[in-house]
Amino acid sequence: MPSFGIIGSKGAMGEALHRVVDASGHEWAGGVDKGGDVAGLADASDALIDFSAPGALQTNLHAAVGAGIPIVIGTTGLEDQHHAAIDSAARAVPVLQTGNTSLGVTLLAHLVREAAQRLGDDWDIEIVEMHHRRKVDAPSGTALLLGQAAAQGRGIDLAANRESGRDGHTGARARGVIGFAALRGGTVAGEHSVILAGEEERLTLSHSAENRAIFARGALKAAEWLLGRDPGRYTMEDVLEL
Ligand SMILES: NC(=O)C1=CN([C@@H]2O[C@H](COP(=O)(O)OP(=O)(O)OC[C@H]3O[C@@H](n4cnc5c(N)ncnc54)[C@H](OP(=O)(O)O)[C@@H]3O)[C@@H](O)[C@H]2O)C=CC1
Ligand SMILES: O=C(O)C1=N[C@H](C(=O)O)C[C@H](O)C1
Repeated sequence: MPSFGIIGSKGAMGEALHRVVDASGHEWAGGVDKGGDVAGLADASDALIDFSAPGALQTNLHAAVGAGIPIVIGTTGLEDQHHAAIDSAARAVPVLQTGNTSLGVTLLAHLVREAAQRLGDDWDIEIVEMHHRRKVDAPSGTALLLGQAAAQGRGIDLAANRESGRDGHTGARARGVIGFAALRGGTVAGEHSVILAGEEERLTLSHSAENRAIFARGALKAAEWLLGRDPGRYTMEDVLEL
């Protein structure tokens, strides 16, 4: 049975992973949090699962490459330099990075790509998400993943067509942009809606996370899937063969 190391092991996702692994009969190599020995954990693990913070990413990738093992990155709030570091590590080991490890959101992204492709850019795309009050990044990694899927469907670059956090006299909505709105409060595990608004009709594609166990199960499945793969950068759509 392979054993996995968790980075961010005492956080909300770390705890969810512990519960899922205990129930599944898998083994833990151990876990680390801020200031922990990630390289030591990597040496004792068959793969790493990272749900921590963007500031930890470089150290985590370095540990996976040093030990020659795969890594699943679920941490969100990543910026361009983080994605460049992931691309670089993926030349040496298998890396899967995703804003959402759940089956439902992975399928949702697939559907959003198709809807955006089939409906012209006179259908405005807006992405609304809500999360618990502790969340520190916005838009959520999932919202960005869904925006990326919509942009791929439309054949446009998300960064050049993204509009977030409207406030004040914003002017009319520009044709073709993808809008993002983030709500925060309470203990919401994760709500995402992609609204395609056309002339006198609206299509809404939504996902509700009822429990973090869905992310933990997906992360575990991804880590297992990465074992024995060639170095490269993979997605949950690869794991689920969508
Ligand atoms: N991709 C997905 O499907 C999902 C992604 N996430 C993402 O996962 C991340 C964690 O979420 P959540 O568990 O709710 O957050 P928490 O704040 O509950 O937990 C974060 C954990 O990471 C640890 N940590 C912080 N900095 C470092 C570091 N430099 N090195 C090692 N560990 C560190 C913290 O330790 P300490 O307390 O000591 O600072 C804490 O234990 C977020 O980015 C979130 O958006 C969450 C759910 C699903
Ligand atoms: O921070 C969270 O909790 C979550 N983060 C991920 C995100 O940013 O989309 C995934 C999930 O929605 C929960």
